[in-house]
Amino acid sequence: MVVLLSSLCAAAHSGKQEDRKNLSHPVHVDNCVLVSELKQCKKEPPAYTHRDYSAILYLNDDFEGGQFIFTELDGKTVTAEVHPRCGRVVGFGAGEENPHGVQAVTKGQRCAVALWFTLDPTHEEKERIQAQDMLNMFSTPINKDFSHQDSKDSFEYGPAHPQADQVATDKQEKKLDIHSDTLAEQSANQLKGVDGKKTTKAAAKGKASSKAGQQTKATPAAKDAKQKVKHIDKKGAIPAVKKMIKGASKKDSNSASDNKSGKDEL
Ligand SMILES: O=C(O)CCC(=O)C(=O)O
Ligand SMILES: [Fe+2]
Repeated sequence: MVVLLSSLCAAAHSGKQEDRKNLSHPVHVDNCVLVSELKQCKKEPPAYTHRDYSAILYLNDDFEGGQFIFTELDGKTVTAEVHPRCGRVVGFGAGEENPHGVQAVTKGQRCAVALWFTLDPTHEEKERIQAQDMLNMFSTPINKDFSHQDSKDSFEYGPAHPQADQVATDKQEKKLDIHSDTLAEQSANQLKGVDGKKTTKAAAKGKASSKAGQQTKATPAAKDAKQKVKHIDKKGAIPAVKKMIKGASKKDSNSASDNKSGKDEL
């Protein structure tokens, strides 16, 4: 199961709040396009149709308003309400059984991390390619060389010992899906042929490694540094990438993406 995530903060709008009836995040469904007038949800693009489960982790509670609500498919009839608390998690199926939204934040700033889980195996490979792209995009010549040489391990919870391979493979199931939308698109394109057909995993891997092979050669200084880099615990690649992503996606997001036009799934 792959995890896709997005962090979001919504601040109170300035001005008179008492009259504010609008939602901080309109009622939507996470994996289909809600047409509330028809009480239907269309599981087709631009929705993130691959999402199977959703979870929201609340990061603070020093704000007013911002209740999380579940509704009927009409998008109006509220069936349940969750008051965000720091550390509280709400989890639910990502489908049409769970239209939901966020009521207006009337004071302060409300922050949460949205997590989506997919059972779609194509995302395993897609996320790996995205991660490699991200490493390539942000890497310095030194760790570029590192990512080239160790491209297989660079974005995995790499085993310290070969016999730990199986354990690592199991751990990969839990790897973070860094689903930056721009990169998601790029990776999707990498996985699809020009005609939109999906390539095989092997083909995708070939593409990824040939891409890695196009990287510039390391300078002698970089090679020297590589010796040091070799001693770095490869797990370090994960926090480093997270940091990079954080920097790269410093956009304030008032609403998380229920479809690809509101792109902010990481
Ligand atoms: O912030 C929340 O409580 C819900 C966010 C949400 O539904 C989403 O990001 O899809
Ligand atoms: Fe949602």
